[in-house]
Amino acid sequence: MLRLSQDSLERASAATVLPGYDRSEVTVGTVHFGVGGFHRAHQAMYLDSLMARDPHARVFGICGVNLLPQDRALVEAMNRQDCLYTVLVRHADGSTTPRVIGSIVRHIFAPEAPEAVLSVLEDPSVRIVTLTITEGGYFYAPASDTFDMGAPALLRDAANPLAPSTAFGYIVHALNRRRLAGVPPFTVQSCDNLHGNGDITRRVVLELAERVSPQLYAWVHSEVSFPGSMVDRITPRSTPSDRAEASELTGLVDDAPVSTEDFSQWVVHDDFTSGRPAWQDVGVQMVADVAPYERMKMRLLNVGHASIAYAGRLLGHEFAHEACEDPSVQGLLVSYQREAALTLTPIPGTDFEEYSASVVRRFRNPQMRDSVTRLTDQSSTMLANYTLPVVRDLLDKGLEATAAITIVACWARFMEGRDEQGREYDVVDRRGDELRRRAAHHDEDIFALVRDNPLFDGLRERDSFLDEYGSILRAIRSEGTREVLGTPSAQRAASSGAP
Ligand SMILES: NC(=O)c1ccc[n+]([C@@H]2O[C@H](COP(=O)([O-])OP(=O)(O)OC[C@H]3O[C@@H](n4cnc5c(N)ncnc54)[C@H](O)[C@@H]3O)[C@@H](O)[C@H]2O)c1
Ligand SMILES: O=P(O)(O)OC[C@@H](O)[C@@H](O)[C@H](O)[C@H](O)CO
Repeated sequence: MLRLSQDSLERASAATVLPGYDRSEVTVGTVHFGVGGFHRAHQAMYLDSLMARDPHARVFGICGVNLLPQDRALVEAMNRQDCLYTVLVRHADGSTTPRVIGSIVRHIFAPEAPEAVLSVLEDPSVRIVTLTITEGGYFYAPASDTFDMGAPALLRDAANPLAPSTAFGYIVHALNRRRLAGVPPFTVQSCDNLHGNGDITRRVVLELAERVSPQLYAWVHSEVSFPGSMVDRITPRSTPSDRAEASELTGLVDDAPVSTEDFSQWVVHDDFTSGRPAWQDVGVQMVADVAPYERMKMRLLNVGHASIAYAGRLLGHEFAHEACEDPSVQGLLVSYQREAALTLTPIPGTDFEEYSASVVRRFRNPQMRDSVTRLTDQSSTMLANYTLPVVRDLLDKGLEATAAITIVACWARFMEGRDEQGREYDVVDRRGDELRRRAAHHDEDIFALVRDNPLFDGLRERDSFLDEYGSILRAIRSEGTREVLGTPSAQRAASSGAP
């Protein structure tokens, strides 16, 4: 079978949706850091659609940049295929559409070619730099709203203009080169799931710029825009069976396919001082304030994922849709969504109840085969960024927080590293060793994970949190997760003592 490439595209099966434009006309105008599954299923797909209908969009072709050693294989696979890849769009009716995306035209593995990355970023034709480097990539601590500017990678990058290692090192030194050369800056847009992603990106770039020079700081402060965005499209990790399926459906070997749902949403703050593609023509919502959309999505969907992930893992479910079909787990999800909806800012034309129901439907799509482990990996970052802020907000507002606290208690039990059948699993988390050590003391201290833990700043001193957390976690450990998820909170509170 032929490999997917520019030359073999004409041999793709009739069922394959192909780029609807001449790729030789596409030039680089966007640099994206952290090309993974999501970027390729979301932003690159929107651009692919736009390029097909609007020749002006073809100057915004994407140059992908990956920074981490584990990304080498993907970059090599993409380059073997002229940066083409298949998106397998999973419809709820059970069918799958294979679509080849052509909007990425160059892909660089940065550790081997830092100068190449800097020279693309310096090129005046690059007008937008986008990021999906995961929430952990921002050196950001939400509880204290601060950045770890003492992180060795950032300290190194501040002093190393020729070979940075972080996305922010590249961005700051490239902006400096542009400033010194009299070239206007590019816009920097985060597409990661972080509440206030634009502002967080602006702050970390400014902090690093300040360490490079006061002149750079002043220039970035006055000239560079950092639009925030709410991004949404559930994109599971690719598996060998996706590769086999992509090849079967397209008739071409593809080592880098992406599997995703047919739903997609992108809400973007319209603040691009250096120009942008006409995103609005392909369904992107360009708005003046993304915060209410971000909050809705993170609180109802991402924390919703957390609600099914930890409980699902404890109950032995492998995939998100299986966990979501489990009535007790779905009960937790729905109760949680009702609590969280009360913390949201109204969005004209959006009904949070309908939105919540659509999230449940999306989670239940059996075609997606989204692994529970994708949702539990790096759970301490998710907890800090998404879940604990909801708990704090509910308690601050005097609202019921039982379901939200139940998610936190399920997470604490999950950290013990063993499901309810006694099967052990790996906890993949940058703070995993410390958190597992703490969770190992739950027998003698039900607050072992919370006590003196900065992750729980603003909660670990509050009786309203501790009483409920302690009683739910005790019950999960003694009676079992399913039993607790099926027990009305008032009953449980009455039968438990304070810590
Ligand atoms: N997968 C989804 O359903 C989805 C949906 C919406 C938003 N997102 C956002 O996109 C991010 C990436 O998701 P994905 O599915 O593409 O994951 P992925 O694992 O396929 O890709 C993540 C990319 O980020 C890079 N990365 C990770 N840590 C980094 C760091 N510290 N510095 C620089 N690069 C780093 C990886 O090397 C990889 O290139 C998520 O963390 C989330 O914020 C994902
Ligand atoms: O990617 P994370 O770790 O921020 O969160 C896990 C999932 O909730 C997330 O990837 C969703 O699938 C996505 O946000 C849907 O748009």
